[in-house]
Amino acid sequence: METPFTKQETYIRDFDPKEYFDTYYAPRKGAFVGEWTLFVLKNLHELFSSGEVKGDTMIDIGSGPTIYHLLSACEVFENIITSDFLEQNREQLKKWLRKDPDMLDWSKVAQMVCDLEGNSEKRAEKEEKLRRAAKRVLKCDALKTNPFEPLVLPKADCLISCLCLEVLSKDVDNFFNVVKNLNTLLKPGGHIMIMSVLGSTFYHVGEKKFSSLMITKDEIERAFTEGGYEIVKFKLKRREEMSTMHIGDNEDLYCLHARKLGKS
Ligand SMILES: C[S@@+](CC[C@H](N)C(=O)[O-])C[C@H]1O[C@@H](n2cnc3c(N)ncnc32)[C@H](O)[C@@H]1O
Repeated sequence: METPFTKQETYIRDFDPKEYFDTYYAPRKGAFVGEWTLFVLKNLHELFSSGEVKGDTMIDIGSGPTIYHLLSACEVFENIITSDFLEQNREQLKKWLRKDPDMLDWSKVAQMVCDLEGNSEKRAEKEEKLRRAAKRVLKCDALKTNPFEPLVLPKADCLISCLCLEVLSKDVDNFFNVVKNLNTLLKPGGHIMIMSVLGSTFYHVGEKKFSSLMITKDEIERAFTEGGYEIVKFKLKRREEMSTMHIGDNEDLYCLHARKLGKS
């Protein structure tokens, strides 16, 4: 049966950050601990160690309560802005930043990133480096023309967003608009990395079910070319981990790297 579009009121009421972590990222039992996490970390390690992306500021859109995808970026950016629509997610991020006893434990993922970087002994330093870089946790609504309204942020060198655009877009037109909204946050020539899934209609957070937009690779590429970007790379990976289909029904994983048109 089709999952009805999940409204913002439902997110506010039903999205529990700890349940989300337990469902997807908790060591050994999270549905994303293997394939998804490795896909994201390897792609981001490749990009951020290449020297291709430079600057001071990176914004993460729809961070949720997570930081796994920022651990490579903090080697490049001294100023990382995390953001989410939900206060409960922003609060959980702040707990990690101030090392609250109730914070989520990202140490296993931090270790994986250090291993990729050939710095296996430096896990604690890596976490501290990200804490120093992640200076702000902001409210964001990517459906708004200015997602950070009423704030007007200085334009960023890079944007990143994981597993977010498909869950907040009600339809393909909406997805196109969101991609345009994000463009306004970037400097000309700035980079955007979108990592997410295709062929997904729902995902679970504990017992609660949330909708996801079915969108094709062609439609995503069109959203970016029509939204004022040049596509640098679109990487697709077939899903191999099938035992967790009842938690989320996506088919493929993708990683899109694009640049805002115009001279940097
Ligand atoms: C599936 S979670 C992804 C979280 C995290 N980025 C990750 O990779 O695990 C989707 C996130 O999008 C956020 N979200 C939903 N609607 C949003 C909106 N309109 N603007 C910004 N974020 C939104 C949710 O609060 C949630 O944290």
